[in-house]
Amino acid sequence: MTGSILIVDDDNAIRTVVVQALKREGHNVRSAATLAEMRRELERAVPDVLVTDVVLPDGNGLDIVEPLMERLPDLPVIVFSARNTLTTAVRATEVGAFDYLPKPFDLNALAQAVAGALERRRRAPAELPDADEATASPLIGRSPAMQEVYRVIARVVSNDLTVLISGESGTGKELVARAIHDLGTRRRAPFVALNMAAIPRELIEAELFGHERGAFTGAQARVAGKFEQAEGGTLFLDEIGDMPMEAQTRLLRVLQSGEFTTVGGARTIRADVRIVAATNKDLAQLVTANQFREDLFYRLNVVPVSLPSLRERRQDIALLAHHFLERAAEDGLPRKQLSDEAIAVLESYDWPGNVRELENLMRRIAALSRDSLIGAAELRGTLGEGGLATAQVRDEGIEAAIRARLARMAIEEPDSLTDGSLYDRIIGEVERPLIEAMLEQYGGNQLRAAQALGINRNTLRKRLDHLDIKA
Ligand SMILES: Nc1ncnc2c1ncn2[C@@H]1O[C@H](COP(=O)(O)OP(=O)(O)OP(=O)(O)O)[C@@H](O)[C@H]1O
Repeated sequence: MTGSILIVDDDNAIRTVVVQALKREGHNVRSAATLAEMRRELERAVPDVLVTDVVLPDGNGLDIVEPLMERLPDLPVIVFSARNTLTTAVRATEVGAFDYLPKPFDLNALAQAVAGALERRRRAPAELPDADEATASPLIGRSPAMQEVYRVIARVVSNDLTVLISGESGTGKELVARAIHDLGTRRRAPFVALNMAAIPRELIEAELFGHERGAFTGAQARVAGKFEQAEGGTLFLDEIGDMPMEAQTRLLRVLQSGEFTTVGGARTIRADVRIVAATNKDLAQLVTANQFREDLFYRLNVVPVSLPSLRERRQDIALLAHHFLERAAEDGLPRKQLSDEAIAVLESYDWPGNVRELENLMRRIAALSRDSLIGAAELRGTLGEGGLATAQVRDEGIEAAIRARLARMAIEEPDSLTDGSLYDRIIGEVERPLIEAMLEQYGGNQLRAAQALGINRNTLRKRLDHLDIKA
């Protein structure tokens, strides 16, 4: 299908290329370089599709789209922008744009968007949420992979379609689920999360659907489940791949009928809840292995969002690192900066724990580093390292190293300070650097190291074997 297209962009090169490409597709194309020119062209003749940039010399393209939509509700507008943030993508959708393309874009993607716009030319635009509260961008990243994520989010905030987010641990699945809720029409109602991997399997159904008094041993009162708590809002089902089969069957029934029954009760309750599910497993593979219901998979996978691992979007690492250092400073930790070499170290690391690992590292650095400019050597010493660092024990002494370790645990794994494992962990971590430091001090002489430590030489040998220290 071909039609008349108006292209607005102040960049001559882009405008020329886009005009040529769309003419090749058989469209009738006009162009404008400013808002004023766009208005003049629109007065002359209303096109079938308007394609506009956001930042124009005499104003913001989005500001004109909103009033335009009121006047010409059937005109599909495609917005493209180099301001590749979630906020721009969502705002473009909110003001009524038909599609949003982050710059730089592929000409095929534009041709496809134009074809889609022409096809849906006569459809009324969907009802959209207010623009006022949707300005903060919770997700950081400008890589093409993240822009694709923003596009999908922008498409689902104004409807109730079920979303399935997949991605490795720490890639931001919960953050995306929250963004969909916070930017969407249900944002004034609750966002309720349940992690299937974090609760005993036999309690999952009661957690989801609630239970009546006496439904099982220990059920002393009626308890509302997550479906009821999320009424009118969003229910985030994390690690959905770990959901037991029976709970899967019940969930499927809710998705089909919009109703559920509490555990141990005849009570049927209507569920007005949007479902966003997440998984770090390959759900399709679980379906093949008969561990996940195929029909439920299709019910959940209406809009798939695939989050890239951090090593697949290395160009975002510096941006994220600065963001986390800034956040740490806002939380009262000392303000730190990274040297160019330090950023290069971060960019070459593989980040098995993804954004969460980067966030933890930046907080640790902010809390513990003595310099305000972090260098590459310091980062290398900290990356991927879990326990007490030998170098730190040697440089600062055991007491300072233990205090630093405790501070780090308080930030990264606060439970470990109270779960009864502390003595064994810290002693285990201290023993290695302690023995290594003593051996180093006495030039590898085990007898003198053992004397300094005040232990028998045979005990030292056993510990060396146990800790696999080559002496
Ligand atoms: N794009 C991003 N911008 C800013 N912060 C992010 C981004 N992605 C993740 N984070 C931060 O990283 C941490 C981990 O994110 P989140 O909990 O959403 O990951 P997840 O994929 O749900 O992890 P898991 O599978 O382990 O539950 C959070 O503190 C989150 O705020």
